[in-house]
Amino acid sequence: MTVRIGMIGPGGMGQAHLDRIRTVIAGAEITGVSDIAPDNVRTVCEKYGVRGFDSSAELIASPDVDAVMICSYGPAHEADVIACIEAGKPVFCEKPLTPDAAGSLRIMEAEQKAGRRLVTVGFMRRFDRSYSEMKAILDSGEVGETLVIHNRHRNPGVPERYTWDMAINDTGIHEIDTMRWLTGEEIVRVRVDKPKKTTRRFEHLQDPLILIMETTSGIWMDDEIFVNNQHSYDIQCEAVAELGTIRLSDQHAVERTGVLGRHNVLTMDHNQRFGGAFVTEVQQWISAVACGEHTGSTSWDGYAAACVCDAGVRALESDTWVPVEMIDKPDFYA
Ligand SMILES: NC(=O)c1ccc[n+]([C@@H]2O[C@H](COP(=O)([O-])OP(=O)(O)OC[C@H]3O[C@@H](n4cnc5c(N)ncnc54)[C@H](O)[C@@H]3O)[C@@H](O)[C@H]2O)c1
Ligand SMILES: O[C@H]1[C@H](O)[C@@H](O)[C@H](O)[C@@H](O)[C@H]1O
Repeated sequence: MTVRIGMIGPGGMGQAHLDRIRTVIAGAEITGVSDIAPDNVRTVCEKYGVRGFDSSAELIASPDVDAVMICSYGPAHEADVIACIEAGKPVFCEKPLTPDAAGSLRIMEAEQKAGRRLVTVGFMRRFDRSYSEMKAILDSGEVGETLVIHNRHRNPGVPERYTWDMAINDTGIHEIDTMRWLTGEEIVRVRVDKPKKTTRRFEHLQDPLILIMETTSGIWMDDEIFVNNQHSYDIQCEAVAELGTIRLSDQHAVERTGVLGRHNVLTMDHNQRFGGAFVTEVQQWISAVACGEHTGSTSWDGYAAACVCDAGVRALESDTWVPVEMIDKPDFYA
């Protein structure tokens, strides 16, 4: 079966997914797109030779769309995810599922009412080879208990529409999800430390900031989030365990030696750094949809990450630890 995809919000991320579906992903085709910006719909339809829908409602209802990918801004996700659930169509939603926990809770309620898992959240780092190897080593027990994890999440820059809370609920959410997945534990409290700010930022941003998180068993984790470093998309992770330290290695396998010395090339964005992970993530989702199955991160994962984000945003406005408030996990997501 070829899965016919409708995409909502084909901007930077969406078009990168469209390119993957067109070139390397098997078993899917793009039926059409919709976007709040009509100019973008025209441009994308011309570029990809697909149909343009006037609204997300029209796209979701179309009999020519089997499954939906949502790549619009975080605050716009909830309404369209719920519409997909109500239409009984599998939906892949880019992170964050919703920027706050209340929205994700409403999604979980709608999904449980529908009686089957329809939502997959785009937490692509779970599909990255180096993170997966790290997880396999930690899970094997060879290095004993994990005690501390250090993270670095650096971007060359962000657009002006990037609001102050996005450092947590759009950027830090990657580490929040990855840390839950890597440790198999929930995050119970968070704090935000606020170092000296770079001058090369929009005035409304605390940049960089350090998000500190603690898990149920007491694993202590930090995340330096610096979204205007001016040079590269630089993702680092180091887990300190009782009998060893496991660290993501350099991003590029190739090292170049020349008159300027020995160096490797840094990645500039998420597509370069996590290109392989995106392909695996989307391919697994398409293959599962074709068999009527669910795969990948669930609405619960989106919700749990959003609960930590809510606490993180509150911590950003204060100077203290903020507890993470979360409902018990429904059996539906066990
Ligand atoms: N996994 C990753 O590493 C990663 C990387 C980049 C972006 N993202 C996520 O992808 C999503 C899109 O980010 P982007 O960088 O592509 O942004 P973008 O601005 O390039 O594209 C977003 C598109 O959505 C459209 N849009 C906005 N609101 C809409 C609405 N209500 N209905 C329909 N269309 C709407 C915009 O017009 C735009 O075309 C975000 O959720 C972001 O967090 C994930
Ligand atoms: O939406 C993007 C995306 O998730 C990137 O992977 C992250 O590095 C950026 O900080 C974020 O704004």
